[in-house]
Amino acid sequence: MGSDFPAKPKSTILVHSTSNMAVTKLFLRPHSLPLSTLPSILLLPKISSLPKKLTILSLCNFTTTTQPQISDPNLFLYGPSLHKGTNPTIPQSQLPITAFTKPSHRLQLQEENEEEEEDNLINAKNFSRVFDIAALRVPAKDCFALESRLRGHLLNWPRIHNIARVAGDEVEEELAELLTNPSREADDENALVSLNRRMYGKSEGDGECLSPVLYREKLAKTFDSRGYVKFRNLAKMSRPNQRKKRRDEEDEGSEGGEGKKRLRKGEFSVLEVVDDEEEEGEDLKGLLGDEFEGRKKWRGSTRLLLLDERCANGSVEDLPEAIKVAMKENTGKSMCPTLELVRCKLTLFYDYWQMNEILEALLPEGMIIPSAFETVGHIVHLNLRDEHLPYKKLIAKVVLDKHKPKIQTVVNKIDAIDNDYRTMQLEVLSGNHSLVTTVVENGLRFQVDLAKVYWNSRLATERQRLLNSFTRSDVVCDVFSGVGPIAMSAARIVKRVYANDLNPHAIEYLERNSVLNKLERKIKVFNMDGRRFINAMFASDKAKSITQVVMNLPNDAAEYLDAFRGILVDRSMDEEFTLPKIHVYGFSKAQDPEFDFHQRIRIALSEVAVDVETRRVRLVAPGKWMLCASFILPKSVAFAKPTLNM
Ligand SMILES: C[S@@+](CC[C@H](N)C(=O)[O-])C[C@H]1O[C@@H](n2cnc3c(N)ncnc32)[C@H](O)[C@@H]1O
Repeated sequence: MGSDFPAKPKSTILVHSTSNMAVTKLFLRPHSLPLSTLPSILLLPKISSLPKKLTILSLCNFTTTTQPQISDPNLFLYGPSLHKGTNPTIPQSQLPITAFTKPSHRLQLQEENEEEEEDNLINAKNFSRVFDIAALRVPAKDCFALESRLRGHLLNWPRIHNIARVAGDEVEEELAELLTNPSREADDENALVSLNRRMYGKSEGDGECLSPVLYREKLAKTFDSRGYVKFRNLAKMSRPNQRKKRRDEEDEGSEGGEGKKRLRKGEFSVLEVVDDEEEEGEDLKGLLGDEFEGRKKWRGSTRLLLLDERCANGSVEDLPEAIKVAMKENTGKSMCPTLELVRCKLTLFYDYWQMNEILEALLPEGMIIPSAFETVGHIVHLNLRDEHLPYKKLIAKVVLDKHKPKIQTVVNKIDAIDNDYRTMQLEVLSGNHSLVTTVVENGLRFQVDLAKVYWNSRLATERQRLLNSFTRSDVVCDVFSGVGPIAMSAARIVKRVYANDLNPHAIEYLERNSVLNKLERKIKVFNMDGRRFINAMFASDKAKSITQVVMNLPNDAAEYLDAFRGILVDRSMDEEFTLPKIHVYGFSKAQDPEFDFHQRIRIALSEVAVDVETRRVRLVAPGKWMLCASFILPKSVAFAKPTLNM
């Protein structure tokens, strides 16, 4: 079992240097969680190696009150896990397509090489696991009733439906009736065989397949002579339904032989029935007594009810009482028992496993599994720790595989944001290299280029909160607007918005976004320094109308408040003025962040008596708060002698 596990690359990393980049290639070694290290209570004995009665008892205890005490939850062995099952050697063609997706077109040779290397980073085959499962084959019409009756005994694995279908489980009603009706066919075994052959399109003598037309004609003749009038669905029967046709085609195309099928995109599991009819017949005989001997198999449309994994290797006698009772009841009623215990193989592929399961198997033991990341449109933005950097491409590939198709690109932040435009230094680790994406927030669409402009989806709630305080009569000045998440959302509510940003790219996107959202008539856009913008706005005839000012540049916005000193000094004190409400954002690492931020505001305004409402927005780093302070611009500040020379 151990050798089935994918890589723990700790001791086996080779770094190949290509012309201008280093590629980390990971070689697989057995997973470092051998079963021998598990507490013996968790190692369920192979059922076949124990007396059957004893097995059932010990397994029952396991599920009820006496759950084993496990210090490490990873060691709990119930449910699907990469630490369980067997790794089949399966043909490449049957592997999920998504694990080997090749880009449709490539721009440059270098990019081509990178992508190939990216594709080869993970060998999806190592993540296939085959599990032995027992199932009840039940009549299709009864499957839902039986499912709810036996619920506690069915397979309860994430994303695996416990009512399963396999090829050939659909039989036309009329044919089923004919096949199972003892008064018509029971005595005539040959007739049954013959009919069966025709049902599957075989001619009488040579076993050759008939063409669909011949097959239909032959059936028509047969049923004509035997009461065609009763056969209402002949037309439908002669044209197999689309779903069945597709299934049959898949079966034909498969390389794995009968019963196996080629996986379609998005499929992450395959169920196959393992034939053991004789053995099962013997089992039923043991359970139901000698009467069972000689009974015929029930034929008709069926479904499989997947049984709890603890029933996997047992015989009928070992099944939980509820299942045995259902089987007994059913056998008592007719000569043909309709419930049948079958053995199955359930294969789970790379696409089945969760991101953290794959990463846990791939990364060195004890390493924190990166799980939190931010999404901006089609881009996942990681913030990897130093210890993750040697595995950054591998981590990114798993993140991409697990979030496709919504996510197309995975990037990592290289440096702290420390430039004027607050843009991030990003490294594309996986997927396509386009950093231009579209984000939908509060029902608005924003195009952004993460390489050139600032965007932070985490502020969506805060932006919404701020907007809730705006009304239809407001006129808003957004001093540091970026691509316009506040300005545009405000424009939907308020009378007018004046939006400004120093970054010309941000302004370009803001203009584009306002057109995209049909808000261009409500927003006027400026591209200048924040202080100059404040000055220009309040020096103009717009000054009187402005009711709200938003200053979202948390690093330094408080210091820009000095621009408000003396902003109305040229106006007469007697003029009617509604002074604007200012919302300014800032960071603080102080013990009392509110007090600290309030102090900064007072200093910038050179005014002590400022009545400020301060709120904590979010913790951006341990001990570092982002805050929002809101206050009405004091008259004493607006009409003060200006300290700035603009
Ligand atoms: C933290 S971002 C906020 C953007 C936007 N409010 C948002 O929520 O996405 C700050 C913005 O201020 C802009 N900026 C930085 N310095 C500036 C300045 N001196 N004057 C005007 N804008 C500036 C940056 O380009 C950036 O877009």
